[in-house]
Amino acid sequence: MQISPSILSADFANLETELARIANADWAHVDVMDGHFVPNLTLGLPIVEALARVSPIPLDCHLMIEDPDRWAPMYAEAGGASVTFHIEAARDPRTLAKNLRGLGARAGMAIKPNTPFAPYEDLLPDLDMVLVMTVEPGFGGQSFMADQMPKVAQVREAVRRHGGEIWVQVDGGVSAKTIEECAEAGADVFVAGSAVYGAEDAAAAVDQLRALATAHAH
Ligand SMILES: O=C(CO)[C@@H](O)[C@H](O)COP(=O)(O)O
Repeated sequence: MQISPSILSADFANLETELARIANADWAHVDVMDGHFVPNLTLGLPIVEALARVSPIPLDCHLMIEDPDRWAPMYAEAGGASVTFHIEAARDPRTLAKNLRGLGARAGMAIKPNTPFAPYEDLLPDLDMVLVMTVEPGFGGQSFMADQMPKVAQVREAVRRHGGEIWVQVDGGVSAKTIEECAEAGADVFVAGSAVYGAEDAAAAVDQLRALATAHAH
């Protein structure tokens, strides 16, 4: 059970300090938004390069951008240990995933709430992670979409059939109130922004989330 706090809820004026607050987490989730794929604009390659230099934990880059076939490999080169592209934006997801792995990154595929998983199941051999969005991508602090839990269970079942180590990540509205149902449905990597950075003690929030997820593991 791994926790990946989203820096979207961190203080962008003090990112090095904010990363130090979550040094006990497994990953730092970096939300890259381009203002086109989603109606919000956050950060890009130079910031990811800078974060990779100072982060005590590996970067889990979630690319909410158009043309990931072109851009995603550059995020692997910039220091993203895990790079996740959106299937809705990718032209050739299989080649893209292979390229990411070739650069030494874990390859992730993200799915928006209205996108079904089944048409993309055959991509699993080339993936290290499937991210099931539990909000519409674009902003932190939104309400958790419990209606995505059947999709999490569907992905988990497909991963079980396929074998190998493919993680199932959830992102959006994950908190102490919602993480248990995510874990029960089959998620094993949990992105949490406001639930971690909104807490006075972010490290304690990470530990609490991990403990809750572990207690309710699929
Ligand atoms: O990718 C996104 C939003 O698009 C997420 O990473 C959110 O930033 C998570 O924030 P909370 O919902 O946990 O506040």
